[in-house]
Amino acid sequence: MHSGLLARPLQLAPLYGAASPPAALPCRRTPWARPGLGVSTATLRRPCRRNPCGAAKTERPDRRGFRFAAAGQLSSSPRPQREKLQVAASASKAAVQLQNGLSLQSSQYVVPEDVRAAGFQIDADELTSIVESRDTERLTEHGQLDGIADKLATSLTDGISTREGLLGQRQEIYGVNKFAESEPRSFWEFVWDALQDTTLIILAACAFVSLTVGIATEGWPNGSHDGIGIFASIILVVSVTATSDYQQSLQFRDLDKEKRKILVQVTRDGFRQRTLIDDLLPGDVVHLAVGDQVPADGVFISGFSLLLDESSLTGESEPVDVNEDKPFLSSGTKVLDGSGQMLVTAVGMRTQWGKLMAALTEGGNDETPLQVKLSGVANIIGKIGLFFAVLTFIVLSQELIGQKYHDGLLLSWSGDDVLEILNHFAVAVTIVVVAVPEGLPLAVTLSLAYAMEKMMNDKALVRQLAACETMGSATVICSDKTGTLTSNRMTVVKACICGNTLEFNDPLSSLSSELPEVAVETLLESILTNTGGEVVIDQNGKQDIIGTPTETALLEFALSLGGNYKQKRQESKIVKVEPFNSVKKRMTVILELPGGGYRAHCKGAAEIVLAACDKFIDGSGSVVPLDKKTANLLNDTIETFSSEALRTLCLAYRGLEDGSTQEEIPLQGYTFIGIVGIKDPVRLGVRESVASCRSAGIAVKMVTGDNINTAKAIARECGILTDGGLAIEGAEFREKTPEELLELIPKMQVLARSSPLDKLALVKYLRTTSNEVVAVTGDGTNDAPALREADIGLAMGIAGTEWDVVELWGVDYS
Ligand SMILES: Nc1ncnc2c1ncn2[C@@H]1O[C@H](COP(=O)(O)OP(=O)(O)OP(=O)(O)O)[C@@H](O)[C@H]1O
Ligand SMILES: [Ca+2]
Repeated sequence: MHSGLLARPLQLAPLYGAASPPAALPCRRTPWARPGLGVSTATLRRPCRRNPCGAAKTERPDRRGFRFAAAGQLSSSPRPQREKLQVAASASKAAVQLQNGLSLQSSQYVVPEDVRAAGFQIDADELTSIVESRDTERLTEHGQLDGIADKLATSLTDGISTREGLLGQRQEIYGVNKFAESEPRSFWEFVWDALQDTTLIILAACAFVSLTVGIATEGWPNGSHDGIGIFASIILVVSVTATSDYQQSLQFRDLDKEKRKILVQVTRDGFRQRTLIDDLLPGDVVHLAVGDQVPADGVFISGFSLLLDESSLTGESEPVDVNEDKPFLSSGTKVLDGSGQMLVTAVGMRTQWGKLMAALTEGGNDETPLQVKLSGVANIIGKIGLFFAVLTFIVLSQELIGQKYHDGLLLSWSGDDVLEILNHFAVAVTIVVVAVPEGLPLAVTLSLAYAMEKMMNDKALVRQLAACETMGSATVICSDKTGTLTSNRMTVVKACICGNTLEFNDPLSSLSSELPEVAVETLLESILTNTGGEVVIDQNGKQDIIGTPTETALLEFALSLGGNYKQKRQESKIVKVEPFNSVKKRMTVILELPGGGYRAHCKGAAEIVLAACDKFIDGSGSVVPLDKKTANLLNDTIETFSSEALRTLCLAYRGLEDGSTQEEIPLQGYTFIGIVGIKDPVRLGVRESVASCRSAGIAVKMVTGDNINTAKAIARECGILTDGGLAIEGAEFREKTPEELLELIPKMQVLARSSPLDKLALVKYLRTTSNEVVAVTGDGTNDAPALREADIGLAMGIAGTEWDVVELWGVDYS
């Protein structure tokens, strides 16, 4: 699995002085015209999220304007973009409602002929408007979810059929999941943009004056040298700027294609599989999990505690529940919690998000902070130059004018007089030309572009020039563990079941024969039912495991013990699921037992789940009370596993009288099944990277949700935890007073068992109280708040989400 490192630039307040109140500049310079990046610029300023599909709407960048911005005017305002988006959203909603009000009742809905001919019973417009207007009544008129599925010629269990020709037909009727791409801009458009620079216009005027005066006074060709010289420098600046902008635009186009290679999980032909987001079609059954972006508009099929963040569309920051009663999902929103399946009803430009993208053009505003600063300096120098030029002109001309005034000839000018004045003017122009440091911001652009290209060669995609710059000034890196420092390829290497610790080297030992049958049976039931992953058989008949690396490791373990996923899932009836999330750090399911009654299976952070156990399965397979001694032994085992840098999970179960009515599945009275230790090897080169960060004066801290011992072991292996460094847990961190934090944070190298909010608090603290420039790496799901708060957010392995400045395959901090 490749892990992308996506960075997002940000707030540079600590670096570049306190952010001033948003002030609109008349026009800002766009260093790179960036086709296809339309949405992300806004995203980078935080408020609106980028959709997963990377809207490919291109807009013209702002005209190159007067580059010299006063330093006080530098802060960029995220607001207008956000407001525009929301206004567009509500306008689009209102339009749909109006349309619905005016249109015929849908009971009179007539299927268009071409749709019927292609084998469907509902057309794209109807589907779009049902979801967009969230019209449950019309959904009912179409026969609810099942009706829609039928009309879309799909099955809610098996998905669409990919038999020859069928996909093409579907595509023809409903469109593709892509956004309209605009024409690439030509080189000459970039030249034109470059010419709009006020400085250049002033220079051109000067060149013109100088040329006229020169030729008039000194004749051709002697008098033309200065003018031609200035023109030549203008041409140089324009061609360099235009060429580099043009090249960047081409690069960004490629990059955008790369970014759209997002895989989503769908069921087609009865097989769960991964498909490119571009290939999604109405009728597809899509599986959603925490952290996913909804890839198209659709209707909820099934799921557990599915919670969406719709702020990118509506601006409402309050998360929205999605369930049978509120079954509509819009593309561009994000799954905050839970898991589920949706039936795709609209794709691409027909989705609400697609329409918004089409309606919006964004004012590009991506001068990098250094450029802004330099522009400010250039501005001041330019103004001083202008002042002295005027002064010189006055001083030079006052003698002549004074003389004429004295002679009373102020209104009669000879050719010589005019020439003299023009000559003085030429001198003044020369001063302006010399004083205006036109090349200064250009030099920055070029050097950043060079840095960007170098990073590209290191397999890093820098989406925002400013990121290069900010990265260079980072003073602290807060790194998560999994996927950043480790390779995110997990395998179960140790387990403790029935009090026996077992080690697995490659061919898994004959574990099942050593242990009592009941224990193995329960273990298998636990892993195979209580999982966010899935074992699927692909079209070639091969077994494939889908899910997060932790889930995959567990399922692999169960399969190697002889578990039969399909059979187990058919036998057991799951009535309730509490999906895993980083706050609870556990996952629970409730099964309805064939003989009546219910059983809950819980797995999660080892010490937390073990603390909920009061019984355990002993060596003979019988359930006995968990005495102090055994509990201590098990705790020791957890400690041993985690000190070996293993991610430790504990599995447990309990009987329940009633499974479905309980709001929260209780966290006590469990029977301990076992502990597993999952290995996730440290990436190659991480130690060296950490060392080079350190020698560059950058502090590296590990912030993880994992067990403190596991965290410590890995931090030591990476060179993050050193002698005298501190490692503490989130619970302890939360209790600290500001004074204690002041002492603690500089020494703290590892923050373990942290919740997303702890990560956020740490980053906030570092940025505000300690005045550090903070880079955060994370996976964008549980690390999202911290990533957002950071000066630079480097998000791992989530191509196409909102942190898109850098995308690395293989991490290298140096
Ligand atoms: N699918 C899962 N089901 C149950 N428990 C899990 C699952 N995945 C992880 N855990 C538990 O939760 C802990 C990790 O929590 P969390 O996801 O908050 O960590 P994280 O911050 O993403 O960690 P890292 O820094 O390693 O990426 C693990 O130590 C493990 O005990
Ligand atoms: Ca993580």
